[in-house]
Amino acid sequence: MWTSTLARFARPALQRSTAAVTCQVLKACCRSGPAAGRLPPSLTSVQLRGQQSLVSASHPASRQLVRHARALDQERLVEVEWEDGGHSSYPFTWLRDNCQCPLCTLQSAQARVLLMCDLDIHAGVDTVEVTKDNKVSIVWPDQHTSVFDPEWLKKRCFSSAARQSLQEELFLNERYYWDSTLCIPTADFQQVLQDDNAALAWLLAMRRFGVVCLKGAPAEQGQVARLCERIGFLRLTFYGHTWQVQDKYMANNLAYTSKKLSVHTDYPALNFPPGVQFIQCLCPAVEGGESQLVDGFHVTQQLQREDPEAFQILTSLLVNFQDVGRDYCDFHLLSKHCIIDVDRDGRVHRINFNNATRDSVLDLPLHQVQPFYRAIKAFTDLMDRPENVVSCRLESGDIMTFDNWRLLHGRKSYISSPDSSRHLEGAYLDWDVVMSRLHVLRNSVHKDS
Ligand SMILES: C[N+](C)(C)CCCC(=O)O
Ligand SMILES: O=C(O)CCC(=O)C(=O)O
Ligand SMILES: [Fe+2]
Ligand SMILES: [Zn+2]
Repeated sequence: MWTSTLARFARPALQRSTAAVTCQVLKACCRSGPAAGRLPPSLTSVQLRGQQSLVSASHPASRQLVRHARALDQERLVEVEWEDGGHSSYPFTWLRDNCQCPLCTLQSAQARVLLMCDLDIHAGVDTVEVTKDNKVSIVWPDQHTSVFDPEWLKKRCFSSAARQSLQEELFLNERYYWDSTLCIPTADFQQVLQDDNAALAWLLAMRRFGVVCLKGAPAEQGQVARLCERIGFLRLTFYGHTWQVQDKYMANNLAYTSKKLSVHTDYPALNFPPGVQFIQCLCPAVEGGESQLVDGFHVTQQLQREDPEAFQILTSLLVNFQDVGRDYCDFHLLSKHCIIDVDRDGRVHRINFNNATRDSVLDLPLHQVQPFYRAIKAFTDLMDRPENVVSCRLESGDIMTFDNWRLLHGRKSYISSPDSSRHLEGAYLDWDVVMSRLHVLRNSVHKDS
């Protein structure tokens, strides 16, 4: 299952030449345990090849040469013929709107100065020519001149293939789905902090696989905050800047007990749940407390196939969540989510599910209540299937970094003991901040290469 799904996503990538960036940094760590022997022999290398391709998926723009450019006045398009024989067409209006000259663009902010009220969306062009330094120059009827760089234009080509590949390069929405045979990718904590290549590889793998385990961090408080600073800044919530997972007296959250946590995403009680979670093991339990991880996107894909009615219910009915208590300050949160959020193309975008904070307030007509429970059960049964669950025991210092919109995580109950009490420290980030760092790193790594 895992290999076939991987192959579907990795096809073009596996053929590309590899960037050295990833392989040195990410080690596939094969978990031990009863299922380890069932790992396909090639899994580790397949996975690593996949990871290498992640970086080469976004190589810097190569030099483009324009052979010819002309205006098609009827169609109101400028047609560019490239040296390799290909063509691209650009609408007059788009070209005028995106003039890069200092009057139209504030270069220091890469922001548009030109106002909509000053944009004539019916303007024609006077002349189009290729300059001596191979740029496309357009003179507009009011004699304003725009000069476009060929690489800049090529990247913004309107063909469906070009748009698709640019959108993937920008948003990295392709994911490698996995099941219990996943070897959780690992990276070295110190390297990620010090080396931009290592940090980039880490973030790319977190995006594609949903999880990376960082090894080698000191097992002391403050490390997840350092890691957040490496990216930008953490997401403050009612549980504080960072939060301590321990068995607490009068716990304000089920996580702060020694009880079992069924697999969940964190914080659906927020209407905008945190995109990324870091959780470090400072002291493992003497007995119990093992972690479970499930690829929510893989499981929802299975649900859609095996139980389309349950999928339909979970992608359409709104469920209330609540969280009441006191921590960083007192709080009383209320939210509503579909347990499975899909985007406008029907692709799963986010899972919102924590059974502990699902509200007893259920805003459904009577006849939908039982079908709703049947659907949740179908979903949780699938997630609990051994072939979908990766189990691991966090060691002292380990930091799990994962996509909280995609992965579900849980833990077994554990025995609290007074002399050595289990202690984890966690922090949240928003995907916007993580993706921003990823783009900055990608640009700086490419500049140096
Ligand atoms: C770990 N903690 C307490 C910050 C959040 C637990 C997740 C949740 O309540 O949804
Ligand atoms: O205790 C654990 O291993 C996980 C805790 C957790 O899921 C949480 O704090 O939200
Ligand atoms: Fe959690
Ligand atoms: Zn201009």
